[in-house]
Amino acid sequence: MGIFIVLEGIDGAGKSTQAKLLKLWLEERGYEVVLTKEPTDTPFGKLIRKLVLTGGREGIIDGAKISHEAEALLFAADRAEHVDKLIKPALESGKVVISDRYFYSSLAYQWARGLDLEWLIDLNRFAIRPDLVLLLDLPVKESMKRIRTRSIKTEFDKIVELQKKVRENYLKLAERFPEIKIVNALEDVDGVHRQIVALVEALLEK
Ligand SMILES: Nc1ncnc2c1ncn2[C@@H]1O[C@H](COP(=O)(O)OP(=O)(O)OP(=O)(O)O)[C@@H](O)[C@H]1O
Ligand SMILES: Cc1cn([C@H]2C[C@H](O)[C@@H](COP(=O)(O)O)O2)c(=O)[nH]c1=O
Repeated sequence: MGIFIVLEGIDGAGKSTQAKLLKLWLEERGYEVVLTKEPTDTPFGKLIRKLVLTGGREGIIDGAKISHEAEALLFAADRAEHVDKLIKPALESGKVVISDRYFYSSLAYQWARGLDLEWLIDLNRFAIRPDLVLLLDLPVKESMKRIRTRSIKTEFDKIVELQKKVRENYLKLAERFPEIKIVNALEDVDGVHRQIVALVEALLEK
């Protein structure tokens, strides 16, 4: 069996930057790595971008065209395909899978939207548990500085409020799911990478 690593965190925490660096680091050490993300690029992922993440980041505040329950079900459907078609086969062939977001995103974000956490956990019970979840944690103010240009001004306050709830939720989830390890994402890119490498080395030595 391969190794399954997930990166999580609020928008703009640095997940995709670190996912790419981790992939290179592992490849230099001879591992075969599949880098993937959620929402995926499959038809379900495209549907999510059309119905949920409408109009870019600002769309997920008020612009969702469907209920939050339907939204959670779509993310779960996308994930079911992701697990079945990509994650499981890659792990079975001994590869390292790095996923930029996974079911913890549904727990943190859809819970922040007012859905019941236990319902969300049940809905995602099919999703195989990763070996390691790297939670890139940083204050919302800092993440907003990093991605400020992406959102329109009128939605900015609402986005900040949502992201604050999401950050709190992630930290609560870290107390419940032992595979979640907190990384201080306030450090510069190299500093964050070094923290991640230390956690991955500990996993590889197990
Ligand atoms: N440690 C860091 N310090 C400062 N800037 C950073 C750091 N890491 C990433 N960035 C910059 O912050 C921005 C967001 O980074 P990135 O796209 O990796 O985040 P993300 O968590 O994948 O975002 P999203 O969830 O919104 O897709 C990019 O412009 C990136 O270059
Ligand atoms: C998987 C997943 C994602 N989301 C949210 C989180 C982000 O705001 C967007 C995805 O944007 P990215 O730039 O591609 O990271 O979708 C969510 O609410 N629930 C989920 O399960």
